Amino acid sequence: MTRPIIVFDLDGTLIDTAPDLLESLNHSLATGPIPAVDSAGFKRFVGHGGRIMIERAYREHEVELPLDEHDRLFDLFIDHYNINIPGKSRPYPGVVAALDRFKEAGYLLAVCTNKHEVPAKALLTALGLDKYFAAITGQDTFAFRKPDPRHLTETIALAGGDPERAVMVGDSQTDIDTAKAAGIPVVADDFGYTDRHVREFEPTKIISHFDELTVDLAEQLIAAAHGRAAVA
Ligand SMILES: O=C(O)COP(=O)(O)O
Ligand SMILES: [Mg+2]
Repeated sequence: MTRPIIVFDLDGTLIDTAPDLLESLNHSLATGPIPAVDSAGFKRFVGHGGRIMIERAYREHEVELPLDEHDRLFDLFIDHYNINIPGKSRPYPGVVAALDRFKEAGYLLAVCTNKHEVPAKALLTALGLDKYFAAITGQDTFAFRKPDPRHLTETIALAGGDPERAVMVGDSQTDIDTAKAAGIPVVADDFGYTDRHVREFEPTKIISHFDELTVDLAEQLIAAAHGRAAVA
């Protein structure tokens, strides 16, 4: 039988990247007319990658953003971000132990992020975590990205997993909508990047620490999603 798989979002789920994303965003915005973004603004703008973060900041100030200017700002953002990897970004408490437990239990592990694939892989490599994952996909890996459910299902396929034996873990409405559209149970962490509480998006389960993400929980969620009793 195919091994079960657990798929993680990256920013705000496995890794606390906010200080670096915010610094790179403000490095870029400082060259244009709108003011710097604070951490509350960051939580409103993040979730769909750097380009959308810049676009949302401009929209909030009702300042027009022509395509060439958008390109220029994004290049500044991404260059600054890439050069500084891993910066201050670190895994959340309990992440490494959780990855070890799922690996030991025979799970495949994967990452499905709306970061671009290159910085996502570079960040995980810099933190020594890339070795855990059978697939790491970003917003530019396929022709679609979260919340399109195919970003998740194609990540599972790339990792050699089965969507019927899969769980997603994420921090945002984007992740929850993606997993639901794919018919995959979704665990939401409540310490990530969203300006509304994750409970409003009705994930299958909410955790406040990675210690709560047990193999038993994943088994139960997979079994419940497909109308079977969990094997004890
Ligand atoms: O960088 C973003 O905007 C979102 O990244 P994530 O999908 O890993 O949360
Ligand atoms: Mg996230």
